[in-house]
Amino acid sequence: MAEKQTATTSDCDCSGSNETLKSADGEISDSPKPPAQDLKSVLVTSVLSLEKLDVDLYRGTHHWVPHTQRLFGGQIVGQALVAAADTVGDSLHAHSLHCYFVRAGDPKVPVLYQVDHTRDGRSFAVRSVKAIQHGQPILTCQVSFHMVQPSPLQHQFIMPMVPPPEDLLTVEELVHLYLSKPDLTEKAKQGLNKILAAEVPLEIKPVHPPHIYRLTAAEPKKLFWVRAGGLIGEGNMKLHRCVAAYVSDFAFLDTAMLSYPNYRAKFIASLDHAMWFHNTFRSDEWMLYECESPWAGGSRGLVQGRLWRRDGVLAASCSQEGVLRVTPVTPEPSKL
Ligand SMILES: CCCCCC/C=C\CCCCCCCC(=O)SCCNC(=O)CCNC(=O)[C@H](O)C(C)(C)COP(=O)(O)OP(=O)(O)OC[C@H]1O[C@@H](n2cnc3c(N)ncnc32)[C@H](O)[C@@H]1OP(=O)(O)O
Repeated sequence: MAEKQTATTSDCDCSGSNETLKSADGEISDSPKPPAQDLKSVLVTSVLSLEKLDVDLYRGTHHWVPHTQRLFGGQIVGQALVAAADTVGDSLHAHSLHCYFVRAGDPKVPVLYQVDHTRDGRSFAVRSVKAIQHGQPILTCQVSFHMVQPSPLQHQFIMPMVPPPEDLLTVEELVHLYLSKPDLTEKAKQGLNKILAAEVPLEIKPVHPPHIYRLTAAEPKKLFWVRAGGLIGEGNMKLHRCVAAYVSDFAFLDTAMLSYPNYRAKFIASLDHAMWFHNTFRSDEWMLYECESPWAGGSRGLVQGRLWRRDGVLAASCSQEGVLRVTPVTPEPSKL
């Protein structure tokens, strides 16, 4: 075994690479404003800081685990991307990844990441990553990397017009507001307190917060501002993509449930996840996550998402299918 070392893209200062903060039309953007929070993000210090055990072999540990007690898919994808990115040169940047979650991740043990060098070409390189626990794969992931190349072909959708994050409340602030309401059921209070107790390393500001007393069928669409909790810093473009992979699986699949307030999820889990990275961005700055579900059926649902920089540049696109096994609920007057 090679000497153990911390192998994470956080060690790689890509500020010298030829990828700069450019807008979709190629203009250099204003220098990014420093994030409000100045403590290093736990995503850098722990979640996405993998231990290098040997050539192409890494180990990752966990931070926040969802109430389902299976590992958070975004964490596994983010860590797989850290491992893959560590095996390519600094001039190559992930432009897409395609994953299958084949088994539930066990929060009691670390995850091993084994990287296979599928192909190294002149402009592109492809890596296959297997995430392993108890000797079996829990995730398979293909990541394709590309060198920065100019192109006259450039277009993108327009970012939806929404209030800026400064005008909106965080999930925690919303929960405190809901908790201050009279006649909350004990069950609702417990649910809200669980949200407060969860140590999710993200800050989230929903654009249309759910109404606590009124659960109506809505279009399967949602928008929220999101950024890493804590500082990541501007000099590491590779790491920002790994953080975005983490972010992109959070509160994504439940978009497919928004039209069915009379059903609750008995079993919900992402089956696959794909991402395409279009532009540079900072994941410790507010990004707008636009999520929608074009289809649900056969106990599955499809969701699609776009991560926007707040200056309107499309940073990344995501797609995911998940299993949705539901059970009917009887609506209560004061049910969250
Ligand atoms: C806007 C801001 C909002 C803020 C608030 C947001 C709040 C919270 C956000 C939380 C976000 C959490 C996001 C979580 C998303 C994820 O991370 S999901 C985790 C990643 N994905 C996975 O872990 C999936 C891994 N893959 C698998 O586990 C397997 O592939 C599979 C289980 C999907 C495969 O299924 P299957 O082939 O059926 O496996 P089995 O082993 O046979 O069965 C498993 C259990 O399912 C039961 N089952 C099987 N078939 C059926 C059926 N037809 N009907 C009903 N039930 C079925 C089977 O009996 C097993 O049950 P038990 O385990 O035995 O109970």
